Amino acid sequence: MGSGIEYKIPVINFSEENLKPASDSWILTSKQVRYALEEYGCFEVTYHKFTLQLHNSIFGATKEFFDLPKETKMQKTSDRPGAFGYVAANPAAPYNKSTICESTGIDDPTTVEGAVYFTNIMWPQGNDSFGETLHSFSKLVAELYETSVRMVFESYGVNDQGLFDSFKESTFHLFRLFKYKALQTNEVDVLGAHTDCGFFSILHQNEVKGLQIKTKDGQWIDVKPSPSSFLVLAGDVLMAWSNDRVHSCEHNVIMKENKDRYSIVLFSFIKGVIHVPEELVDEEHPLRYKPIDCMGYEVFRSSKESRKFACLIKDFCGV
Ligand SMILES: O=C(O)CCC(=O)C(=O)O
Ligand SMILES: [Fe+2]
Repeated sequence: MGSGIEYKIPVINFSEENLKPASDSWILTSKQVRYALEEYGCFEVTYHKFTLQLHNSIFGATKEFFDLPKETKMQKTSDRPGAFGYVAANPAAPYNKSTICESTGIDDPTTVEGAVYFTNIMWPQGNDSFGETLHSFSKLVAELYETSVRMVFESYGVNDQGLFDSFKESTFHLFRLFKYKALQTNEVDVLGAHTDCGFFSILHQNEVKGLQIKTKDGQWIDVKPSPSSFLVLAGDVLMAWSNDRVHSCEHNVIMKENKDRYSIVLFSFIKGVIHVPEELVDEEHPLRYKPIDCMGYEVFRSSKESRKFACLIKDFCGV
């Protein structure tokens, strides 16, 4: 049932002007980021460096990958917990999520080595245009990530450069490419409502609808795909780091359209242990989390069978 409130995910513009550090527009944009995260657990962001050409070429590359034979795609394996390897769709399964969704992890294509490594597994004879597109796109998304983190730190008055630098250095990224095959029947709940583990996930999608997010008062709203914007979602680690000021964003994919949906998601991981900054603890906000072992949390969550769980960060490191 609707609450009568019309929800619209805030759209924030990371323009050249707004990204000038310490300028008034930087401070204002940081406040918008904080407000959006506290109210929605997410925001939509446009970035002046992101072009329609790069949008088209990254989805061209994504399609090129998924069009490879299954045996080739299965070469991408991983022994890490979480979703780092290739997961095939299973057309023989009863018509449900595993019938229509396939995906692959790509470890840190923000580095040339990461992009080349993945490309060479898929195309041993080489595929420069795939590798270059993947690298340029992921570098740009990683910039969005870093800027969003800096804005969150500053908007909460956490200005210790050392803390920010060590946070940055211990972060690594996993990209995941998804293909949701066009529907042949009624709608399918593909992923199950869930939150993501990390600090932020950043998502870009093609024109096919399906992604939904849950608002604070429990309503599910559709995210309208846009070729020029990304969705930045707060994950469980941000919720803990912020001492519950930000709530991780519950989301899901419900396929309704008879068209293939593609999405690309940057997941962020932090090596080691992070703490709720002292600036975020006061009488009104007593400390709610012990030190957060982020990779330990990833393992903890992966050990749970279903993705349809409530946020588990409080079970893992709540005070
Ligand atoms: O494909 C999407 O748009 C969302 C994927 C997702 O939420 C996830 O894998 O955690
Ligand atoms: Fe997710």
